[in-house]
Amino acid sequence: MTIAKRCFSAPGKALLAGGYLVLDAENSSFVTALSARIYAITSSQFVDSTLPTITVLSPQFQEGEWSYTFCRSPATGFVSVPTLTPNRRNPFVQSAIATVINYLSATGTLHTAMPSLTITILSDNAYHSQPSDAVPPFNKHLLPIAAVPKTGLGSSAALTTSLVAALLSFYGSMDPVASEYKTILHNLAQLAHCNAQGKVGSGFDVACAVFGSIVYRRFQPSIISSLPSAPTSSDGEMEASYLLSLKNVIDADWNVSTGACAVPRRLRLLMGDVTGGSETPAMVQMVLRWRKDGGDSAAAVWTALGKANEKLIAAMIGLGEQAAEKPEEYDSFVDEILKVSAMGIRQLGLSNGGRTGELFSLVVDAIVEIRDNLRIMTIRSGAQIEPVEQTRLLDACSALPGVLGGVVPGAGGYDAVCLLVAEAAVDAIAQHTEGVFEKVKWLELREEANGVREEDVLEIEKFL
Ligand SMILES: Nc1ncnc2c1ncn2[C@@H]1O[C@H](COP(=O)(O)OP(=O)(O)O)[C@@H](O)[C@H]1O
Ligand SMILES: C[C@@](O)(CCOP(=O)(O)OP(=O)(O)O)CC(=O)O
Repeated sequence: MTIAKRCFSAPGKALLAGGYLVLDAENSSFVTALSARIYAITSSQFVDSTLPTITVLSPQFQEGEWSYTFCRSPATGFVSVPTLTPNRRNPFVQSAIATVINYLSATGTLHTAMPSLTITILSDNAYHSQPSDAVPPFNKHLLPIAAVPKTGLGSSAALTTSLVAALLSFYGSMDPVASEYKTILHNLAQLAHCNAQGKVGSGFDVACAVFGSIVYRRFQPSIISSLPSAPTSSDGEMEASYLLSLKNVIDADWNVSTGACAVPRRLRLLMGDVTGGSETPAMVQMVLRWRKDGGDSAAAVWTALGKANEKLIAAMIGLGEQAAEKPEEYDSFVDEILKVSAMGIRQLGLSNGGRTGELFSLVVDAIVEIRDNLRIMTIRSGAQIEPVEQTRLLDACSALPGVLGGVVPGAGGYDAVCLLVAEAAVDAIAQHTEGVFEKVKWLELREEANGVREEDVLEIEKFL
């Protein structure tokens, strides 16, 4: 019997506000989902086998094939997932499979007769550096995945989320993208992602892959760190206790905030790739050391940055409401901002009166305050969050008509810049290619607020 193919996809991310502060559960961050997605397509022939296999194919990369089998303890239900391709490692794939299968076993929803499954992964070109602009969709690389330079959109989070969704739908017979199952999907993807990374991060990238553009507040790290590691030798007591803890952790209320917050219509996120690259973990270490040792002055900057982040979030939510509720006022203001720079937009907003104008000037102010505080953190912590080269570029961008402002997304550094602009100003912005603009390449990416979703398999497979 052939089982119908299904395809699930999850988006990449840009953390516009909340870098570093989002590591504390009390702070809100604003993370936008991007149009770049990773797709997981399931296909299977039902063969009732005692030794089922899961094969994950990633045909865009050399050696992109990882196979696993299942060994299920009849006594406890614990499932180990030994690899059948021992010379290749993909910790995210292995962790997603082991986490989902054991959760389904722990909840009694894993069928005893398991069919083998093949999952094909496709990732949009924006996730990896491409040799030229004219490559076909889902371009193939001549190297293994780990050797292809990444662009920093959160490929592992999107991969893990789409895989977890595909596995839940296939082996758990649930609709993982239905709102009632999204929290389970989120918790499983966070756990699998943390285990594969070997650390508990803030989880903003996985939350965005699941829920899309959101205001994110994290879970307590102890939710994940308190879970014992999966047993590696067959010890019935440890297996039973692991499964019970796994079920309890996934079904618990993690108390994450994931309220929707998108870029309002007629505005656009413009992402610029800046040749360079930064090491997030090293920067996080420097910032957290400064925060810990920096006493009241560090705390004051941390608090001021948190307030500026909140201000941006509130203004973005407010603008979204204005765009829907006062469309005429909103549209006529957007027409005006096409002619002026960030500071001009601020002035216009204050003098023009009206709630829309006020909100636009708040957005400009908030971005200025965020950048001011990030620059202080840069100097005091020594981590190159907004280095001078990026300051010059962001200042030059903010002086162009139709630009509300720009930030270094996420941990900052030499990776990228992210501008908030009027949609109609994009072409004119891209005309600037000299001086500080020489180093920036504006990406085809845009914000797309959706998180994980099911796709039409035929639409995706036509590119294969
Ligand atoms: N298209 C893909 N196919 C298979 N594995 C992938 C794919 N994209 C990402 N991965 C997995 O995620 C890893 C990259 O994760 P990581 O270094 O954390 O980068 P990122 O910051 O983009 O998440 C890859 O080495 C691979 O294990
Ligand atoms: C510092 C952080 O708060 C944000 C880092 O954001 P990036 O978008 O820079 O992340 P990577 O893709 O992992 O490099 C760390 C965190 O929240 O985990």
